[in-house]
Amino acid sequence: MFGTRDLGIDLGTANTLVYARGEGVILREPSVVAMRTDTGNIEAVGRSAKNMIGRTPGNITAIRPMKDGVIADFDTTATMMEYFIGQSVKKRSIFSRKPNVMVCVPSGITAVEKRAVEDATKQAGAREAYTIEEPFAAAIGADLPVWEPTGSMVVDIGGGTTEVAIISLGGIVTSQSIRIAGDEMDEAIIHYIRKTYKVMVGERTAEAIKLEVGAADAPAENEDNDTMEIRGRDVVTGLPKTVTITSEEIAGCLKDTVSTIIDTVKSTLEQTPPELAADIMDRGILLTGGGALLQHIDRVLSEETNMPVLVSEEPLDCVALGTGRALENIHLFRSKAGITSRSGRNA
Ligand SMILES: Nc1ncnc2c1ncn2[C@@H]1O[C@H](COP(=O)(O)OP(=O)(O)OP(=O)(O)O)[C@@H](O)[C@H]1O
Repeated sequence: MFGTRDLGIDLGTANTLVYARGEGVILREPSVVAMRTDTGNIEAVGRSAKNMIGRTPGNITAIRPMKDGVIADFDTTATMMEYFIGQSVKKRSIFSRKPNVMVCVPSGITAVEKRAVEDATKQAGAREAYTIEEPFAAAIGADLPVWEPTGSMVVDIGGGTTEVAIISLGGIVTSQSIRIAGDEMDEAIIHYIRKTYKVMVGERTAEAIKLEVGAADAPAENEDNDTMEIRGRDVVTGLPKTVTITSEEIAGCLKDTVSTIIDTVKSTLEQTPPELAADIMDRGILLTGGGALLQHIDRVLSEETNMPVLVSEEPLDCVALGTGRALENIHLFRSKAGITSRSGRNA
């Protein structure tokens, strides 16, 4: 029933990754579509569309169709997925069948939101659409012992959502999903630079600042306070202006977002049965998602929870890897961890 072209998709707010059965992660593209406003035609999808954000002429708009981990624009999401599936499926034969596709969804998603993902997946060309909860996929991707009677804790900080989950015996024991993650950090940076320097920067620049000098905590005495020169538009004169910002400043402006994430981890730990909490104390909390790469996030989380914190090996690939592995072992997963399917034939 399952063939070599079946795909696992991490349909993220910031990035979409595709895992092909037997091959691993074969596509990593930003979840962005550039469209002509007059004709509705697609101009670009993925990386080339992301490069257009904030730089489009009046008749082209660059859209991020996913927001806060869920579909904000159904048709554009389906078009984007169709493009990515088309890129991923090897056209070995014109008679070959459509792929089965497993897509990960945030654990806090509503039934309506989940249904939209399944429908978009089928509209994009899937034979059968499955969904798997994101933190469970992340745990599989990070090789955590998800089937054992032992507690594993995953904190997945993405673009739109942060997912915190405790997993044991093939299921999610307790989880929390908040719609606060990398995008909020970018917004906080935009806000800070406008307020402090009276300079406007776009979301792409804000993200670049976060990647280069962003940190969850101010540098310690023995660490460098990195600096970065940034260009934006002076809100008073309207002219381009260059300012230099430091890692310490960015750590300050990311404080609220980081605190919200830490509070969510703490409150999930409070809801964790004591035996599982003891397991997590021994083995530590696993950080995944692009936000896990924020400098010092592991240190701050560890200090605040008194738990060991580890960053997964490939934080950006972890969910896609787990989604693909779940699809390869669908017989093990069928009734577990909120995996549901909708057959294209019943649609
Ligand atoms: N080195 C880094 N430091 C800080 N943040 C980073 C770094 N690299 C990537 N990110 C951020 O990680 C986020 C993307 O992560 P990821 O691809 O895991 O999210 P996603 O799966 O698309 O989103 P979601 O899971 O919310 O739907 C973006 O906000 C990006 O700016």
